[in-house]
Amino acid sequence: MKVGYLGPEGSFSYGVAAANFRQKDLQAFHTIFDCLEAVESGQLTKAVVPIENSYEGTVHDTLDFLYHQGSLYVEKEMVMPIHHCLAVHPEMAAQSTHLTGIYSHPQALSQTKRYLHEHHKKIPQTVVESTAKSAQYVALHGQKEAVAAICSEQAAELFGLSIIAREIEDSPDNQTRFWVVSKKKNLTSQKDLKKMSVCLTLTSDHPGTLHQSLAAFSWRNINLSKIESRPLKTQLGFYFFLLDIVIDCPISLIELAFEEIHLLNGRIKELGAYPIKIIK
Ligand SMILES: O=C(O)C(=O)C[C@]1(C(=O)O)C=C[C@@H](O)C=C1
Repeated sequence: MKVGYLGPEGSFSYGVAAANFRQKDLQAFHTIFDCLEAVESGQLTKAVVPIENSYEGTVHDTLDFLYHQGSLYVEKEMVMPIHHCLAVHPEMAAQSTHLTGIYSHPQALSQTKRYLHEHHKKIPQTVVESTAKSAQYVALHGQKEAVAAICSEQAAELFGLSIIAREIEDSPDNQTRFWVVSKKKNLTSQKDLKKMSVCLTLTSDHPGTLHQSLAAFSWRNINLSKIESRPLKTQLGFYFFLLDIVIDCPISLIELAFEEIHLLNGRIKELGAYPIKIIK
């Protein structure tokens, strides 16, 4: 088995992958897209990818791939607390009040926006592929340039950096949902499945179309825990909707709602039904 994740080692995605799979099965990729494409092409059995952060919302690279390119299924969700630190090269630790640049993944820069505004307002920020990549960059270049990385404490340790600030995330309850995706539909028994995610596309646009589709869930007493629109990437004003459905009824009832939506000319793309694991 081969399981892909957004690398290098020390990324949050790596932390989740390592908590679920054997070290020898893990393979690092440069981007979420590369990771998902490798599952799609059969080069990987599975991938562990972030899907949503509690503070910054949906990870669009993941959702867009699964809707537009993928024929992949979600087989498991994992929720992990995300704590960021600010780390520098050990030889720069004494000069850390004179930083010339801060590197990180866009999600991490966004999750620490307020902290950066208050403490490092004028320091230029540079986006890199992952938080661990920023730690790797600082380890390689941080001796000459007074640059810092926003990454996990584990990544800082792994790359031999000195931590100059801990838990710098703006929200104390910062958490990210990760999905394990594969080409196979989940075979887990229904009693373990907690949620189902689907993408809804409306093929006609008249007053009440979305309302009628959502009514297919509400009159069956099926609870939705999330609805979000994303551009269809065709023209301005055209969207698909991500729906997260709580599985507290037989799946056959949810499938009846899908049938009703089809009769209303709505299209449902199933992303999968999955159990949820909370990582402490
Ligand atoms: O950069 C990493 O370490 C990742 O695993 C990516 C990622 C993300 O895309 O959301 C994962 C968790 C955190 O929310 C920040 C970054």
